[in-house]
Amino acid sequence: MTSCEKRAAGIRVRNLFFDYHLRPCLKGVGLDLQPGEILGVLGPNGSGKSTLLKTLFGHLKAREGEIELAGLPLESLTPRERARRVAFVPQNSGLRAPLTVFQAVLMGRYSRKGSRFGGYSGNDFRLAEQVLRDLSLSEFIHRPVTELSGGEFQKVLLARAFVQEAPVIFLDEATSNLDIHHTLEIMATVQDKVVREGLSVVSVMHDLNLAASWCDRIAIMKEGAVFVCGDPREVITREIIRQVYGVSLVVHHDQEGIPYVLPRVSATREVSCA
Ligand SMILES: Nc1ncnc2c1ncn2[C@@H]1O[C@H](COP(=O)(O)OP(=O)(O)OP(=O)(O)O)[C@@H](O)[C@H]1O
Repeated sequence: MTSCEKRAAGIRVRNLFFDYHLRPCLKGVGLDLQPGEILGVLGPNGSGKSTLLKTLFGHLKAREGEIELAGLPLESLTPRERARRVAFVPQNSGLRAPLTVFQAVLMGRYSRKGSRFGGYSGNDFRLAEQVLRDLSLSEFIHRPVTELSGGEFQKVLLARAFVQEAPVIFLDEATSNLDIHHTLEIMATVQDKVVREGLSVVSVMHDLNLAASWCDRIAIMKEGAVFVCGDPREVITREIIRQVYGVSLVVHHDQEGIPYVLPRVSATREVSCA
């Protein structure tokens, strides 16, 4: 059992296995997540991070294992019940229909509508406007989503997740298309919501430094399993990075003890020569 499996939580995952066409991809993953916590999921390309999120969300069906969202088994929830509990910001969304930004964001309120066939309420409209303001997207409100840059579109997907008002949010590389200003803006907005509203966030990401400064805990995956999970100070170490990524990096610490790495191109050669 890793330190990500110790607590009862908003999400509880045990012994999760998933195969693509009989090829094992997730091999016994276990995780817990508390309300008010940001869990970073890191690991090399192809280690199973996106597959894990898709399985936790129910897009993919696990071969074996248990997934509980807010104390209820995932398989017992209807799509509408699930959407009230968890919002998913995917890496690549198929949402390229000719909708305006406002219409796309409003779609996040679908699971909250009084009736499936009824219209949106005044509260739905107000909330969508508020979230667009919070994410500095008001100027795009009438623009078709098909005419947005990659980064602008990624912020719209995040806005859609926020208006869903789900207590759990999954982010799959949600800031990968954003410049450093917008990346930090998004992270601060998410962190603020986590603290004020007690959300649980699982965020797949690659940047070790951003993860170390933003996440309460980090799970590093390797070959379909959680290799290590814990406080960023315990997890971002030279030895773990070498074992998981096969590069030799020096790990520094800032005044608060938060680790950071300075990538060097020669780092791969140092490991293969070692
Ligand atoms: N639809 C699919 N069919 C078959 N194999 C797949 C499929 N999607 C992913 N895989 C394989 O499963 C493994 C895990 O993929 P996954 O996308 O979960 O990795 P990841 O850790 O998110 O990678 P990255 O960091 O590159 O986004 C990879 O070997 C990948 O090739």
